[in-house]
Formats: sequence, structure tokens, C-alpha cells
Amino acid sequence: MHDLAERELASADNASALVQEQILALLAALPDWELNCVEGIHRIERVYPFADFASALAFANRVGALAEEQDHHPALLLEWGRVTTSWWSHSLGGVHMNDLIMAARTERLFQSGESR
Ligand SMILES: C[C@H](O)[C@H](O)[C@H]1CNC2=NC(N)=NC(=O)C2=N1
Repeated sequence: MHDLAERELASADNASALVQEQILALLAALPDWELNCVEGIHRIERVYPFADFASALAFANRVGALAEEQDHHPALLLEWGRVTTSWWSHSLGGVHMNDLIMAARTERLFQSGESR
């Protein structure tokens, strides 16, 4: 997971989305994440648990800051006690290595515990 988090995002220009087998192989490094498909578009997702709404909101804001730094953005569903975080590349209509890297960085943020 840490190796993935340290990688730099690459330009997705002229790239194609990863196929299911590739995504599942890469998710071995992110065991709490799963591959889902919404309206035919793959995304990788994890539900993060929190003690209350304020902690969940703080985490969502930190993920948002990470996203702004990289100009690569997740879908965040903020609820009492949890944040569902979904990464995919809109421009590709699927999952790119950049999404795996951002998921690993999200994981690192959660595990740092600073937002709880
Ligand atoms: C103009 C801007 O760079 C693009 O729209 C970026 C913004 N954030 C993005 N985030 C994600 N997840 N996928 C994209 O294709 C994307 N494109």
C-alpha cells in the first residue's frame, strides 16, 4: 500500500482504463477496497467508519484537499459515522493507476488517524 501511495500520478491522456483483471490484481495491495461498477463504469470504493458526523466530515475535507492538490477527485458520500470514498477517472470512464494511487493515499490519510 505504501509503495502505491508514494507513486506519482501520471498523465491519463491517451491512456485507457484498466480492465477488471488488472484492477483486481492491483487491489491486492488495498484489501479493504472493492471494485464496483455503476452504470457500466468501474470504480474502486471503501467505506470508512467514524465515531460521529464531525469526524467523518473532517476526513472528507482532508480527502478533498488531497484531491485538489492532484486535480483528481473522488466521489465522497458523507453520512453520520461514515464516508464512502470512490475513485475512478471520469475522462477514461474507468479506473486508471492514478485511482489506485489516490486510494492508497486515502488509506494512508485514514491510517494516520489525524482526522479522527
Ligand atoms: C479539468 C480537470 O483537470 C479535469 O476535469 C479533472 C478534474 N478531476 C478529475 N477527477 C477524476 N477522478 N477524473 C477526471 O477525469 C478528472 N478530471
